Amino acid sequence: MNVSQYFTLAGYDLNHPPPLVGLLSVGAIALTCVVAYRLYFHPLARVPGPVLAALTDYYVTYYDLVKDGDMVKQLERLHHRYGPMVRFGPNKIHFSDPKAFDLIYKDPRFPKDPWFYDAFGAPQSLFGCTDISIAKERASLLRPLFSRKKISQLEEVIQEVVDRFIVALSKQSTTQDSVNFYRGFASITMEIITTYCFAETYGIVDYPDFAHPKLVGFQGSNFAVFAMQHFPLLRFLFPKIPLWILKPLIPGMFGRRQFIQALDSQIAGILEDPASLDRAGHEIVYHHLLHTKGGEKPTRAGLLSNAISLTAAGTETVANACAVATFHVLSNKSIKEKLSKELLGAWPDPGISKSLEKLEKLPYLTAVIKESLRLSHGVVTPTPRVVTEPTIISGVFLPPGTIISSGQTFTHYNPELFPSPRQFQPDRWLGEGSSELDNHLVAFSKGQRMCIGVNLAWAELYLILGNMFRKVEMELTGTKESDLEFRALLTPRFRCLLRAKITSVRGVAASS
Ligand code: HEM
Repeated sequence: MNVSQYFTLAGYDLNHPPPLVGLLSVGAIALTCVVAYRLYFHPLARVPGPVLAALTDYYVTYYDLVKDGDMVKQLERLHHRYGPMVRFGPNKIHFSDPKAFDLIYKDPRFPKDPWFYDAFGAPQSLFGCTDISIAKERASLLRPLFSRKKISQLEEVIQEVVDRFIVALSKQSTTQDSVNFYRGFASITMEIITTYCFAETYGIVDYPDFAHPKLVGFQGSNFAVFAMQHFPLLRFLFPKIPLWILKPLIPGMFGRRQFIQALDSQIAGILEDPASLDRAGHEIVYHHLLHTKGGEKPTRAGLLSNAISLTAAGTETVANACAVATFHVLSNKSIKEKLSKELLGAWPDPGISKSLEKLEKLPYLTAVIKESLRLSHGVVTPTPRVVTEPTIISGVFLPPGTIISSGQTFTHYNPELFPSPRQFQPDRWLGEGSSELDNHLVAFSKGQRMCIGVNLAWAELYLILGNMFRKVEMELTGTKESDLEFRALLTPRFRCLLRAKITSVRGVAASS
């Protein structure tokens, strides 16, 4: 019996198929064609990787959302199985080889992938901009505020927040059995960013238990961004959902909105009366963003977009590096002793501030910071770039439209560059030839789209960690190395809190 006889017997008139059957048949044929194309005829068909990933981008959705930020771990498993180049989506290739990292991120022909970056809802900011020439223009406006020279001039702004952080730790040591350092570090880094960039101090560092609503709201939002990436319809629905529905679903939503409103009302005030900038107390981002020579005109939405993304980019990243440093220094006696000895020698009286310039000259503190940046990675989700013209990487032809990436964790965990890569070993940055390793510390990425806040971040790390390890004696309370396992939601989100008990604080006036 042939197929048409079968359908006739089953009661179907093939000359007049019911609409549903027709639709289903067309769907099935289209699906078969897509499957066959992606598996056998796609230009990337020969790149190794799981069949399911070659068929659908929902492979990544599953690991990002259902497995709760597990895609980086899954990429590790895939590279272990398939080698240094893996196809992990129909048109997505990930490379584990550190040489590919340089090729991808230093080459201006590979712009940021809009599918990934648009979900952050900040296309008018530098971070969210996917056009290379517009990004260059935006970066040139912001760069002067983040130069090494400007940071030295504004060092006091950072030091003042650090001093308040030490006082807050001292106060918490008398009221709490242990301090939540995960939120503590995010409090100080958020306060530094808002003070440095906008001359706005919200008292985040001084808030009880480091649980300021503006911070809590800001920290909880990356999962929602990833949901919007995978289901773009949510980008339109999300802003329309009333607050009373979102509030129980997204803890801290209210604080986040409050924070954004505070930034927005400052911007509205400055746009209405630009002369008010003279009263800011020090140079801030709006001195630069408002005074464009040609190019894009500043808008309220554009300024807000930059303000939000600067805060987001500068809060979690620096805080994570501080958390990694604190965990490893406190859990390793010999590292703690070496660091304490160096700080004590260079800084006999903790009651007098130590300048950034002097802290930068301390080799062991520098090595601790480098190792903390290496193991906190900066960004852990591989940041995607688009191939815009036919290209060959690692011997494989990549057609335009291919999405390429190489996660920072893959360079930082490379055992040939960093033997025993998962171990915290500051000494690896001190031996002969170790300066060559600097090239493989990619926490700030590389190329034109690398971190614009790199100098500010280094200054914060020296001042926060230098002051804290010189002035505060503490011990971990129950935090284990496995607690630093992370969910990859752009930045690493540690699965557990870092808690420590403070036993004494030096160099803080009793009345503070
Ligand atoms: C330890 C601290 C930090 C690390 C490890 C870090 C890391 C990174 C990385 C890896 C990128 C590239 C992301 C991508 O390719 O999409 C980036 C971009 C960026 N970072 Fe940072 N960052 C840090 C601190 C800061 C601070 C303090 C600021 C605030 C000024 C900042 C502002 C930015 C901005 C605006 C971008 C976007 C640049 C562009 O797209 O051209 N970051 N950062």
